[in-house]
Amino acid sequence: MTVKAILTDIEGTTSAVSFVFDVLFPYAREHLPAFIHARAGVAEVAAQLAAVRAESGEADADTQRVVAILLEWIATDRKATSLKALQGMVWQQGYEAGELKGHVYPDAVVALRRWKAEGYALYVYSSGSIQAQKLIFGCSEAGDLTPLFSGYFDTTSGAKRETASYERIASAIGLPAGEILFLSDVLQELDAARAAGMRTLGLAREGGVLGGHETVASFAAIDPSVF
Ligand SMILES: CSCCC(=O)C(=O)COP(=O)(O)O
Ligand SMILES: [Mg+2]
Repeated sequence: MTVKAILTDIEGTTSAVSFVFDVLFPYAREHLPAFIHARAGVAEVAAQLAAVRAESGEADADTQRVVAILLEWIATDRKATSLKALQGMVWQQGYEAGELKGHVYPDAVVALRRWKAEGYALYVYSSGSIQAQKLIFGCSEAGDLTPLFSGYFDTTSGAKRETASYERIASAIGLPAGEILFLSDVLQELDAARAAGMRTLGLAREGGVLGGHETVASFAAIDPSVF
């Protein structure tokens, strides 16, 4: 088999866009302000608040202003690494309290388990922080799926629409890019992965085709051995 590893996106690929936009983002919007005001002095939070000030160009923003910037970024779905790190911390509280359960499509659960058993190495690449990725799969409606994965990548490896990010990930996985199959619902991500030499497969849950990439509506239709 040519493909030895499968790298998957989350939102719109393994998991419903509606879970992210209608459950996770509203949860963060509701709980982030109190979380930050209570922990602004804690080192891991303070580091992310400093990163927000740097990225927004508002070096003197007080905590209240930083919270307002973060809420704007949630509203515009900005994939800022600092926002994603803070969201992951807030979501952890929600998962631990039993208020959140990760959504993973049943067809994705079945396929990921089968591919793992067949010997493929499975990896995740999402704009959500690695902590958030481990939570969605670790506290999923199907139970703890984290034993299936060999590694996780987030925007600390680069933005998902940039070719260099996929080159970095292939290097971190330790395989030639051509032996990695990337799954995503976003055309620009598939284009960037292909430009890095990865195999690509589009997921269009509502049907349709993603540009020049082979596209399926369900993980049930994927056979990694044909790539
Ligand atoms: C890891 S679950 C949270 C998803 C998230 O915050 C996000 O921005 C989704 O990005 P993706 O790259 O998975 O489309
Ligand atoms: Mg996606």
